[in-house]
Amino acid sequence: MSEPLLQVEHLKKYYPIERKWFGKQGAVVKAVDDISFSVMQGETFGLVGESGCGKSTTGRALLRLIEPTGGQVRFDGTELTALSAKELRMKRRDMQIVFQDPFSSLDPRHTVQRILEEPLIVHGIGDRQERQRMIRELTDVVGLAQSHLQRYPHQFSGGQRQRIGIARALSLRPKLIVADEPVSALDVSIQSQVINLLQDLQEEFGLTYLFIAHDLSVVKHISDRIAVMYLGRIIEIAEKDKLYSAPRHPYTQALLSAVPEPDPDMRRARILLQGEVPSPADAPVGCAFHTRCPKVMDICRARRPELAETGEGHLAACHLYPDTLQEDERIHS
Ligand SMILES: Nc1ncnc2c1ncn2[C@@H]1O[C@H](COP(=O)(O)OP(=O)(O)OP(=O)(O)O)[C@@H](O)[C@H]1O
Repeated sequence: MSEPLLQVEHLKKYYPIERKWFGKQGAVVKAVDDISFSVMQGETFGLVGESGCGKSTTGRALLRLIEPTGGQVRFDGTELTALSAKELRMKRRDMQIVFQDPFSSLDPRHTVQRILEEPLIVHGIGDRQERQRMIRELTDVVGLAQSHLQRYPHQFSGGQRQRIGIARALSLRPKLIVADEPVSALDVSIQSQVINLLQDLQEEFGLTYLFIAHDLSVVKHISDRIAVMYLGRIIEIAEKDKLYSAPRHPYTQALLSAVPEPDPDMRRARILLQGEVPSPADAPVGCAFHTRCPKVMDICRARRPELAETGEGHLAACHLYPDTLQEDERIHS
């Protein structure tokens, strides 16, 4: 784990809001609002936050499955945002996505055989015989039986369907997999099986993961580093152990307090956040979290804190840590 495989800089995705009678012209939903992070080769980078904070949009925009509004994405030495559609198609081999709901992402009219063969055909890989061999190998590595190949998606359980989704993502031997809530739709008993499978595959194929989840307990096991998102922005990034043992941002502290902890000595007092997440179409001025923050200060209502180092490799966007103020702001505060 040394070089970044993926570098995301100032990524933005804004959606225009349709103007109603007296609506503000030019109003936008800031689904992803200027976020930056890197994912190292071989790393699992967790991206966590409540529903609607922009996790899926981030995953899709960086792969250019949707077009970003702004920012740069450098993947394996190539600037993705500068590629033509054709160049992007070629690059897609190296970066795949696994979706939350494998049922809606697998064509119900096709057998597993066809689902797994399609990406190979699209990318002109092997002849028919060679593709058959590759598909047999793929079914083995994800723990499906050869007899499953002639069946249709609806004939499988949720966990098995996710194995098919993972096999499809793996078929092109990608370097990066964006796993967008890959276990959220599964029973808890099945979740750990799928997470273990992803870990085994990472080791076997040297994969790098961007692992998206809405709660911190799911990413705890699998991630090396974790970024926490709130209202379209990253508010904290740290190595997993640091994030769990010494969370900096009051929002991360609240999320962590909701994670069930079997060890009574490690249990945290539950921090209940007041109010709802504001709309990304009308984010509060200053720190977007100030309307719900139990530690809110005057400055939080006026100035937005930048994501800055609060310790080695531990970044937080919070005025509790003075380094997050700009140089000139510090002088006057
Ligand atoms: N096509 C779209 N048009 C307008 N707004 C959108 C569109 N897609 C997403 N949004 C809005 O952008 C915000 C971020 O959505 P996104 O799906 O990325 O969040 P998320 O964190 O992945 O949530 P979830 O876990 O519920 O999928 C939400 O407010 C959502 O309503």
